[in-house]
Amino acid sequence: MSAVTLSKSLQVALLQFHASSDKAANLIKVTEFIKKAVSNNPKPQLLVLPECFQSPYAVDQFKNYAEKIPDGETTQLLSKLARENKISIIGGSIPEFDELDGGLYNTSVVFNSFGEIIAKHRKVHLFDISIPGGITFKESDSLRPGNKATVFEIPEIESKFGLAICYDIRFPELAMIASRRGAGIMAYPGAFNTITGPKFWTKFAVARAIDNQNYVLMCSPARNPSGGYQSYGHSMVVDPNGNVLIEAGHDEEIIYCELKKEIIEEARKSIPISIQRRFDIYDDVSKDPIVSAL
Ligand SMILES: NC(=O)CC(=O)C(=O)O
Repeated sequence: MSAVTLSKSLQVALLQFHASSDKAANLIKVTEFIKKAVSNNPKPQLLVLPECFQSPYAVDQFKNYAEKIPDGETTQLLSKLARENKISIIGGSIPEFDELDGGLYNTSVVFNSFGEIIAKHRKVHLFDISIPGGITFKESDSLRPGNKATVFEIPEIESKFGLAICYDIRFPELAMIASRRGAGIMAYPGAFNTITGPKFWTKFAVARAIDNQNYVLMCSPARNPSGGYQSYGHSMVVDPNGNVLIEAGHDEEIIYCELKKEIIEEARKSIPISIQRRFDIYDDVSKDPIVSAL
């Protein structure tokens, strides 16, 4: 396992706001939220945006808001805002149109403080669920899944991250891959809803934090009573021991937090699960067949 890469201390801000059906207004809103976040004292070094911050979270709408990356206006705007404000940004997610394969993806783009794209994650696990009396959602009706785990480093802030989107958090493998490649922080732009959020959001954030002893950043859209899909909100930062350090409500809000390298090191040193793993016993678990899904 590689040593954790995290600067001694890192200031982050999670920007919780909701999108409307007006894309131009959504881009104005993200600009305003970023300006507000960077004026905080202390100034954050990294901003995290929510899943689907420039479009409604609706499978029949994604195509109307989809953009090419990096040429699309949202990616160009975030690049400019990162450069002008000298700040790294994990850009939530937007519907991406890939002109090579004609597919749509739910994609997060990461910018360094020079406005350069340094990573891109396409949601790997699509949100296809049906809870009787609750919610039915089928992202695969319009989206295609990504096909890789995403781990990246931002040299200016000396930190390595894993990145995944929303439903991806239910699959622990992506976070484990990131952690074993030296990431000390796992970021999840995510839009759980008012059915699954209260049941699962905090539990998954805590689980992914303690099973890899890393920080977890969860950035949700705010709830929008006049919108369709009702996001849970409750953006939060969880530390490597599973403590929720800060949590938003469900309205628009920015939360700030300091992450400390020593907390990760202490957690991993005192309970060294990462080096106690028995891959000799379960290294082929992914090849085991599922006997029955029911
Ligand atoms: N929206 C998602 O991708 C996931 C979600 O809401 C859930 O897992 O619950």
